[in-house]
Amino acid sequence: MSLSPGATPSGPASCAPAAGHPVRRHAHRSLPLRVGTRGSPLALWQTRTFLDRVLHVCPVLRNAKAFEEHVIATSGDRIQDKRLADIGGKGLFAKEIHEALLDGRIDFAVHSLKDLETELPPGIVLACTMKREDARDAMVLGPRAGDTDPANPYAAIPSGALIGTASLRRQAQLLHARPDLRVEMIRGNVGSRLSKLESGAFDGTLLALAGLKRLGLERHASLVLDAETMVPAAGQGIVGITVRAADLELCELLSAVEDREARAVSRAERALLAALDGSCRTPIGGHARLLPDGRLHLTGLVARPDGSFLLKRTVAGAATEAERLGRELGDGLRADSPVDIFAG
Ligand SMILES: NCc1[nH]cc(CCC(=O)O)c1CC(=O)O
Repeated sequence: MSLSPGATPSGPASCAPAAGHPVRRHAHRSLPLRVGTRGSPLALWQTRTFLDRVLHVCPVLRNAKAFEEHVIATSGDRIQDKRLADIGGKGLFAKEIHEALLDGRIDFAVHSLKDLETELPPGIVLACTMKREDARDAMVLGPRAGDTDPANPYAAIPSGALIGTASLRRQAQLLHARPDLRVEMIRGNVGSRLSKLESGAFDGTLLALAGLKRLGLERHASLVLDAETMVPAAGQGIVGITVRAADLELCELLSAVEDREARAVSRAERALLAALDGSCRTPIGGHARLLPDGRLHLTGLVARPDGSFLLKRTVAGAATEAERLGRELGDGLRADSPVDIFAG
């Protein structure tokens, strides 16, 4: 089976490699292509949606059983009762998947970009970033919730309410705005968090709207917090695909699904995160968007977990300079924050 553009019977240009990539017309490989994924309902939804997109742009793959799903349990999935910050932070959702890729047990892998470390292991590259789903955070409130107020995003949260989240970024921003609230650790997948809320163990929880939407659970969102009120995590709402850097043929194929806007904003957000070089206990937010004039608008945030310090800044510049914008904003935020925030 050749995956090169010339082999596509109906001949759409959609399998064409990104500019600058060499076209290897005689490359052949056997199918199925093995895709690595985590096993949560959200991860499986993202993986299957990505495969559908690939089939859509690459009809040649529709003729065979093109893909084989390999569910890989990661350390992040196995350890459910601790904060990620306490067990080694990021990378824990990807470590075993990277190993499978480097060992050749899978050909590519589908990730939530926000769970992917900024510096990938040598030999692994981000082949493509899919179009971003809504990057905002949502608050899901239990039965004690008050009325919502457009002028005050947090008005519906009852005074002194207990909010469950495992994200220090969400905790810090929430406590900064509402020091009366109490925050407790809650992990687990989206479904199990919602049932804990229904059972009354918490008054509310914060989740990525993207996950709720993908799982058809958006109706549970009591409040959607705009990105200025609650700065999302770098990469939130974006699905990213990793491949072996040496697998040029697959890099080429997958680049057909690349969303340029998602790539530009994720470059800026991930460069910001890398420049801040926070420990996994540092609440950090990063959110970029493309303006209609083609410039890129980037907001970065650093805080203390208890919300007693919070620094948020926004810059704008050429989208072609996404990485530099991210790095400079990150360096500036770091320079103007207390040093102990970044200490291990
Ligand atoms: N850390 C878990 C995780 N990783 C990606 C998402 C949501 C989907 C996305 O951001 O694309 C979630 C759940 C959440 O934060 O509520």
